[in-house]
Amino acid sequence: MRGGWADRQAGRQAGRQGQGSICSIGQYRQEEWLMSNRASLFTTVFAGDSVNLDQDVEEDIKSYIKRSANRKAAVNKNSVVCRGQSCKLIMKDDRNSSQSGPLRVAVIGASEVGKSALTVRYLTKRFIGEYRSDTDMLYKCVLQVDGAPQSVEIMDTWASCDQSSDAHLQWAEAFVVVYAITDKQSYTWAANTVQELSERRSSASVLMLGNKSDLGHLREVEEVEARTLALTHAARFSEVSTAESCTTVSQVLDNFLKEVKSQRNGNQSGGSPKLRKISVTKMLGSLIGRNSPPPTPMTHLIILDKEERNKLQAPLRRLCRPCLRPAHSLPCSPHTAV
Ligand SMILES: Nc1nc2c(ncn2[C@@H]2O[C@H](COP(=O)(O)OP(=O)(O)OP(=O)(O)O)[C@@H](O)[C@H]2O)c(=O)[nH]1
Repeated sequence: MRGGWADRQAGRQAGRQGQGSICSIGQYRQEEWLMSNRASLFTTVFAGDSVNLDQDVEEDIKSYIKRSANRKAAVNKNSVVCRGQSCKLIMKDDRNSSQSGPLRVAVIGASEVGKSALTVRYLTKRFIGEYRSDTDMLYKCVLQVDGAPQSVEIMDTWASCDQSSDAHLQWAEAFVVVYAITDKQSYTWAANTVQELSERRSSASVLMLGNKSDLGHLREVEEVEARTLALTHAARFSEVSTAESCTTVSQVLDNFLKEVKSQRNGNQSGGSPKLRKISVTKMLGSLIGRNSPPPTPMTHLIILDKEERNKLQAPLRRLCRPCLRPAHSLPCSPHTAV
């Protein structure tokens, strides 16, 4: 198994000292990314066509920010020109204005733990055994969350994609950290990642999922150990079998999205940040589905056009509209892939 996220972070950080975390931005269009420098956090939104950021441009932006004695002025001016390309700067405090956008959830975990199976199970209610897995997949959809339609983006990440994990960390506001109960190493990976998230993204919502619970006879990770670890880091926890139970997967993820949404709303209305201590009773109640709403069906899939998809690091998985199976792994002829 490859090293954990934390290891990869350390490697990358050593490799680009002083560059901040902006290096992935060029691959995205009209997307918001956090750019960290010593003084502050900025959200950089690129207007118009995509900007291929290289290190020089990154330095241009940094020095522009540095030169701006009055950062408010920079915000009011609302733009900065970097090598002829126009970028829009928004101060950290203005980030709430972008919080009406989609809920962004990254599904992360070691290889072969069932991230793709889980994501597709949740979105389509189907279990599909084998997936092409050589890239991240981004699903954009509208789901019923807490009784109302909510735009949601779910990134099914590719465990081996070393280049993108820092980007995932910045991109998502919520994380589903998956391990397989039959694979101790995948649990170690997940445990390190949950710890790292609690340090680097303490306001993010985290759900730790032990998948493949149908393989109890091959169990290598005790439920109580994982549950305790999750509690320590104020993460939600559940064991599921993506293969066997669609209902459990739906309930757990529905409840999680509901919490993510209410946390966002709480933050927007000036509420207190996420509580680090949670009620075990409440958590258990939500996990066993008491008072939880029935699973909510996917209502709509938004497909990016080819050009936009090429600009995303994570292309949308193509789904066959009539049966909602991923078209690349199951060509549903005569259905037409959308
Ligand atoms: N028994 C069992 N097998 C599962 C379950 N979920 C997924 N699998 C199987 O586990 C294997 C890996 O599933 P994937 O969804 O491709 O795993 P992944 O984490 O996306 O893998 P990468 O793309 O390599 O990161 C596949 O053979 C799935 O059929 C489950 O709940 N139970």
